[in-house]
Amino acid sequence: MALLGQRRQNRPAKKRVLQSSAPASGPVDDTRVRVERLSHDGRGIARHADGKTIFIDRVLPGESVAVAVHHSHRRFDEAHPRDIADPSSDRITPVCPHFGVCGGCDLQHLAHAAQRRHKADTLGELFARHQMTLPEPEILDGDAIAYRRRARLGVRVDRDGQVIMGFRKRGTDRLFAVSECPVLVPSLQALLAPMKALLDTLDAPRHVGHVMLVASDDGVHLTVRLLRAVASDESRWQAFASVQGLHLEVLKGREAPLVRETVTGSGSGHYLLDIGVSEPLSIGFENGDFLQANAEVNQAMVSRLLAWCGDVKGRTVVDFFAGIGNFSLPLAARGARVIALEGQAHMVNRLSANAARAVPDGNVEARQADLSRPLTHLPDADLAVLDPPRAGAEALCRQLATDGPERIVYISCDPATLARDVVYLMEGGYQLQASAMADMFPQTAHLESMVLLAR
Ligand SMILES: C[S@@+](CC[C@H](N)C(=O)[O-])C[C@H]1O[C@@H](n2cnc3c(N)ncnc32)[C@H](O)[C@@H]1O
Repeated sequence: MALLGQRRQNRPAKKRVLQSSAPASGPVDDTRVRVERLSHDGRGIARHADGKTIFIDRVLPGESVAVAVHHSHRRFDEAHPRDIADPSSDRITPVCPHFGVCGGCDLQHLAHAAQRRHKADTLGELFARHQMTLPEPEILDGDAIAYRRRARLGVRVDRDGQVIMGFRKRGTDRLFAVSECPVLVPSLQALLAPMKALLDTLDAPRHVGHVMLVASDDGVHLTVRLLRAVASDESRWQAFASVQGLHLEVLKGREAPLVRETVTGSGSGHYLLDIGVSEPLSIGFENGDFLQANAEVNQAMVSRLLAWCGDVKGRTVVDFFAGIGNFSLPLAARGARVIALEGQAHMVNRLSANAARAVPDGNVEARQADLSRPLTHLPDADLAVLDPPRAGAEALCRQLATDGPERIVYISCDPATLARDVVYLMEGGYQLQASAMADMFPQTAHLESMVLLAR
């Protein structure tokens, strides 16, 4: 019998598996159930003998599972697996010792190729539910582990005075101590142990709220949130940043506005995008700006966008939800006139500064706009690019359905809201031309997707 939670990557698990990483917290249901399929959030779906649906963590289709129900609802139960017979041939041993406890990853027990298949199928199914046929998605892929370039770790001191630095436990807002995180890029993984050792030496670790790490093309940026400034500890952070070669910022205070201080290095960073011309494009960011979490897959999305858009020279593109210009600037560098709309003033300013520096001949106009409501004036354009947050872009898509340009590229981090919004666009006369599934968050059920629509 094999125990999950031990480190061995990409090896099929042995015959019978005891799920020990999350203790059963509910009444034990001794009847075995057969897992029918995976839900969109990565849980196994099975049925009790009376037909009631059960969602089960960390199981795979075809597996026969004894379950412990931890939450019972009127129409479905939620359960942990107690014992798995006939493990799926797609089952592998999770790469992280925290799998099952950590709220971050939910698919580490599934081979990466099968994760991608599941996500591409999920995308197609969500469209099929709305009677739409999605063109076969192209898979945009990168490394299965060591891909994540940003992380925020909470810090607290427990009742025994022990410092906990970590992520939230699955399904709770409680922190657990993270000793390693294999999905982080190596430069961030390497900082976890020394950062914890530093926290253990501080005079007042309880005044540290969290730490943020971002790995970019100019090194690692560390931001420390200090609820109260303690001079001796600030010196320790500074010495730590110097030894580790980090850019360090501190954010001080309990309530907004927080005081931001650059302690060592630069308060702003940049990442590079290859846009198919000789020089890569440099996109500047600061702490608090939105940054796509996976550099490799982000590059693949930018390249896919440019390929779908074709020759944009002299064309007008509206980039909705533009952030700091991740899509606006490559399009501008290819000769488009870009109108970039974004809700956060600090990112609008950053986008303008990025455009002035990186695309000096470009024609980029960045404006602040609240895109959760219909715009009083939809800019005239040849092409629209949308990359909304998880809530999607319902109001905007209703408006684009009647007054939108010839082509639209919709990039989404929630396929359910994407499918909902595409219904409006198709009712307005658009047709699906191409799709892509971008595996931005391997080892999790989250997926990024892109669709190209044309009138
Ligand atoms: C998924 S991010 C994409 C940013 C950018 N396209 C990129 O690739 O880095 C979504 C962006 O939408 C912005 N946003 C969220 N809600 C908004 C709203 N109601 N109106 C305008 N922008 C909004 C966020 O600030 C964020 O920059």
